[in-house]
Amino acid sequence: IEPISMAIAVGAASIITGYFSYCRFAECCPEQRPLNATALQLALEEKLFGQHLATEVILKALTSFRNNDNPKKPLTLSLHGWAGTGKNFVSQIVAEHLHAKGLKSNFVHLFVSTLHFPHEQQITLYQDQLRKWIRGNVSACASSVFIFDEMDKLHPGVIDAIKPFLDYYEQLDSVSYRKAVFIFLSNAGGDLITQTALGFWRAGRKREDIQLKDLEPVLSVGVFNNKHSGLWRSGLIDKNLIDYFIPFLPLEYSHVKMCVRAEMRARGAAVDEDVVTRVAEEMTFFPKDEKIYSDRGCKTVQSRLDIL
Ligand SMILES: Nc1ncnc2c1ncn2[C@@H]1O[C@H](COP(=O)(O)OP(=O)(O)OP(=O)(O)O)[C@@H](O)[C@H]1O
Repeated sequence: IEPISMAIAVGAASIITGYFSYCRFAECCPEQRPLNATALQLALEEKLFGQHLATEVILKALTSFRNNDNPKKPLTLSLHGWAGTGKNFVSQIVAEHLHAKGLKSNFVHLFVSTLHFPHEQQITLYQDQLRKWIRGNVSACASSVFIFDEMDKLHPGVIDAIKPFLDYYEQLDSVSYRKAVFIFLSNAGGDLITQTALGFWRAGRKREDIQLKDLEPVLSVGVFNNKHSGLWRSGLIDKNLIDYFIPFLPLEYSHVKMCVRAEMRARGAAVDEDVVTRVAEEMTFFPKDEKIYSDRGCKTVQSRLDIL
């Protein structure tokens, strides 16, 4: 081999080696990292209780998005449901499967409405900040993940600032947003989901028979018409820029028990069924007559376990 080719080969090899050893210590943006769909499926099936629709849709949506080398738009998921049903929990699982450090990754960004966008008078400022923040982060890492929690507390119109980023543009000001993932979390639509779940229960039908088509259209229309959804009359819905509306069903007594057991195992304790029952019985259930669904889902399980 002639000396110049040799030098180029050695140089290239050391750049590649340097890059990989650098990425062992610092976090690198995983442009081409494929999604381990089997691991994601396992995590959802093992850890997320009572949410057959969310499990199925999230798995399908992420797998097809990540298997596509040339998506036409970023992936946008809107998660809806009662408090404590697993929306933040699932976002954490998804984040961990897209970026190894999960919510702690430099490429996963969590916005909380009441913390980051509290004042109604500053909507224009928030919109500017949001656009700059997203543009900067997607420029640094195309596969960035943005999670917007408490969408129902977001002032109407704020989110429309990012509409162009969610659209089918190849590039905007030299930045492509097509590989990014946007996840919206909201309690809005929780009542509609409960009504449907209750309808199935009262008709003696299985919870698992509820299909996405029973809920998704109701949800998108309900959220669009709800002034307190963060997506009220939003161009994101109008222009079909939200890929999936994902319903989180209200959790039943048996699911609360599963959460207690999971929490005990996570603490390294043996599962004590007496304690599991005591914690589950401390929770309150609705509707008033039937008492089927936990009104806080699994949210207070950890603190109740602490005081037993
Ligand atoms: N479906 C579920 N399966 C397993 N664990 C769950 C589920 N739902 C909730 N949990 C447990 O309860 C905790 C609180 O739930 P989470 O924060 O995901 O609720 P949320 O739906 O985001 O509620 P909110 O709308 O009030 O923000 C989770 O960290 C998890 O431990």
